[in-house]
Amino acid sequence: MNSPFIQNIRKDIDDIDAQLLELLARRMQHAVTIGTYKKERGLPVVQGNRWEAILKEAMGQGAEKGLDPMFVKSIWNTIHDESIRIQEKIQNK
Ligand SMILES: C=C(O[C@@H]1C=C(C(=O)O)C=C[C@H]1O)C(=O)O
Repeated sequence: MNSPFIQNIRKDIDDIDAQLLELLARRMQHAVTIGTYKKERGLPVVQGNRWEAILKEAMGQGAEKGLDPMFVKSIWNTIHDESIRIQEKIQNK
């Protein structure tokens, strides 16, 4: 299980995971910024139309890259849930 072949692939997987974490952290920083903006102006956290457009786009783009749309939907909904959780925490401060 420790052949150079597998080691190589695992190195790439580790790099990809690090990039995913970096991007998720960046995305959630935007949730903090936009959540603060919304709180200051009394705007609702959840924006259904915007979210539906993001999800549709991601599922379509994912399918073009060979990803199962249900897999993409599940990940994106988890990301949205966290974005909402962060913004609601700001609302309730
Ligand atoms: C970030 C926003 O707030 C919510 C979270 C979204 C997201 O994480 O992509 C999108 C729409 C909203 O439901 C926004 O309004 O753009």
